[in-house]
Amino acid sequence: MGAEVVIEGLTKSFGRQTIWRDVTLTLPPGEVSVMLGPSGTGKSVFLKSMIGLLKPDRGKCVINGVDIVRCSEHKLYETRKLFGVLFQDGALFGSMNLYDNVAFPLREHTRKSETEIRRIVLEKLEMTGLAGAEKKLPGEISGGMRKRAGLARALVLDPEIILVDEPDSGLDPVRTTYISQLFIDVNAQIDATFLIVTHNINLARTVPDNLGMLFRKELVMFGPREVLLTSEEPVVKQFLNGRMDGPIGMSEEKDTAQMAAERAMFEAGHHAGGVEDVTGIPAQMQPTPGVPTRQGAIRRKDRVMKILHTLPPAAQEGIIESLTPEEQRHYGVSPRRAVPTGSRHAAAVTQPMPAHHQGQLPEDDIARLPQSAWPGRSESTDGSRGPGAGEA
Ligand SMILES: Nc1ncnc2c1ncn2[C@@H]1O[C@H](COP(=O)(O)OP(=O)(O)OP(=O)(O)O)[C@@H](O)[C@H]1O
Repeated sequence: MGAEVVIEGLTKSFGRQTIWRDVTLTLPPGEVSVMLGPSGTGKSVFLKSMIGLLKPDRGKCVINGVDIVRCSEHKLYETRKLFGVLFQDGALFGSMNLYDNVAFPLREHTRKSETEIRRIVLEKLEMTGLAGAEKKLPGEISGGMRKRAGLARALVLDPEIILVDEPDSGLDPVRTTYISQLFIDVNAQIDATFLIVTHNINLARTVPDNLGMLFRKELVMFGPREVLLTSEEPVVKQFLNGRMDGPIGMSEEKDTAQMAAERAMFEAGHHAGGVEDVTGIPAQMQPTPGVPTRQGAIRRKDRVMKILHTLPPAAQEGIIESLTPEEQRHYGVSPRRAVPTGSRHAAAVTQPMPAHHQGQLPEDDIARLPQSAWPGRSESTDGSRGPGAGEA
């Protein structure tokens, strides 16, 4: 099973420029999470901070009991071995063929024989759909193949956590869907924890178990996908619909006057971009037939059902509707009805749970936009308060 990553109060600045502050979230083991955010909000800086390539100013990032913000160089080196990273362009060595590129980490970091290396490299190339391409140079293959080769290389040291930086950059929508399918299939095969940063709305809507968003130097939300996909938060709605109408502007943030002027323009009929209002929760991508069932998805069901009563009503409804009738019976829930107070699950969540375990966070740690109440933050149907974002 992949490693859990517990991030608490993480803050990163370059000189006087704060990139983001007080980011708190948990990546549940073996689940796929996506971090969204407008350009320049520090998504890549976030990934680099997670593997210790950049040093945050404050906060913790704990993996298998090691806080990589504060640990020794030796521990950091050891903990980094848990990560596989897929950079935007695959970061392949241009003068090496795919075989040698994928073999590189094994030759650098292990004492495996060339026979053993060959077995692993061919297995990972096969896994990523590149069997037969081992002699090609990176310059001779398409962008999609380069990304798959980058993923094959990220897999050779059996990572527990896979970080992916903008997998859709430079790819057409069809190739983006293929690489998304590959992430789901690889996740099903090795049960690693995935964090993908992207702007791609399709990927965000259909791939992850959990979705988060960075904006205005804060983590706006992080939680089960259903929370963001049903959110009324203007910045989240605007981003998921790719529209001009909303708080995100050309560079990053609009001021009130600009927002009001634009609102008037859109009300007068000016096209705000985007195709139509995309709302609701589309089905999540599943492993290709023949690939094992995702263990992370099975664990997620139990985890999310335990925090269900803390989520906003629309997210609760979406989660319940995604269950099969058998699962609904198992969890004692039915559609168009929130978690019954006093039910097995309502009871389960009132049990003391270790902080950050199962993605559970104290309500004060729930990430939200400053000065903005959560939509539906009023009493939820079971009488409990708060939507439980910040929890994954
Ligand atoms: N090493 C660095 N030194 C100083 N500033 C940096 C450094 N790395 C990144 N930044 C700044 O941090 C900010 C966030 O950059 P980052 O690349 O993480 O954004 P992003 O959300 O990944 O953007 P995009 O979606 O366009 O890739 C930018 O203003 C960038 O200039």
